[in-house]
Amino acid sequence: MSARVLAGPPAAEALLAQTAARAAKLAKPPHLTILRLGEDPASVSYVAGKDKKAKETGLSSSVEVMPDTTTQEALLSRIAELNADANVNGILVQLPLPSHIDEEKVLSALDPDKDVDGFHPVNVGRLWAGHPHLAPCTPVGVMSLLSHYGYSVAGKRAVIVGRSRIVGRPLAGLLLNASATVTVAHSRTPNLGAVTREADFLFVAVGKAHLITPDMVGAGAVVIDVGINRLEREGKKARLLGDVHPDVAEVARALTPVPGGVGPMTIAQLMANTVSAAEGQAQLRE
Ligand SMILES: Nc1nc2c(c(=O)[nH]1)N[C@@H](CN(C=O)c1ccc(C(=O)N[C@@H](CCC(=O)O)C(=O)O)cc1)CN2
Repeated sequence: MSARVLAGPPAAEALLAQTAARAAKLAKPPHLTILRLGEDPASVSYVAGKDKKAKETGLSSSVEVMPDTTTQEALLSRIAELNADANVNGILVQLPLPSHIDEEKVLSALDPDKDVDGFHPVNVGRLWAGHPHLAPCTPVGVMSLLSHYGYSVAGKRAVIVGRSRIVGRPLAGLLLNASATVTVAHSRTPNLGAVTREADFLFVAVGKAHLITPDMVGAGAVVIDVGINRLEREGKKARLLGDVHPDVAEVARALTPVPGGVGPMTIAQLMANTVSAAEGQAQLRE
């Protein structure tokens, strides 16, 4: 038997339609400013996708490109200006940043109420206190994808492989808030297969192509593959591989594809977060 395919695009379209309707109720279109440093090809492509999707959803957006030699001081000073600009509702700094920049300092400099990525310590605290306002786009997108396909994690065993700021850690908080029993495994976890086989819901976000093989998955598990690994091929377009081996479809109940699974949810959720930021700011003004 082959697993049900949990495709991202229909779930992303549904979320974008709801988001466009919320945006249309605001006094003016919410504005998102995206800061990109340097020309990393993946970042160029993700930022262009975010800008395009914002406009298609009835939001206003702008992209500011700074050279990869930009000093931390200059970046912080631009963030301070955007924090103070009442016309800007959401600010996003595309990651990764060049190695001379302290990511922690930069993310902590954002106004938490404009931090549409949900990486500021105040937003991390809100999530772990059980009342998130702006939470990271990929894990919130994962939760929306599950709910789009009718899955509830309440009372279920959820195993996350990976403890990154962008996915693993915030996903653990969201799953706990949704009443799952959560285990976070990582590179130092011994006998990973014994841990992952226990999962009713298995989430994998480590950036290692095909790390999870069929013997590591319990029969009937729902498997969410958050990995995007680029396999460069001479003279051809790079092939994208997930962290989960495709043969896992033979044991799992449901599986997200790569590409076309979680990826589109990240961008759709960013639009929803931008609208949430604008709604929150409007409430503060009332
Ligand atoms: N500030 C942030 N930086 C980064 C984030 C983030 O959430 N905030 N996440 C990732 C990259 N990312 C968005 O920025 C992202 C990754 C993947 C996709 C996506 O749609 N993937 C497609 C495949 C696209 C391709 O061909 O490469 C898919 O999986 O189907 C969207 C956004 C790191 N940086």
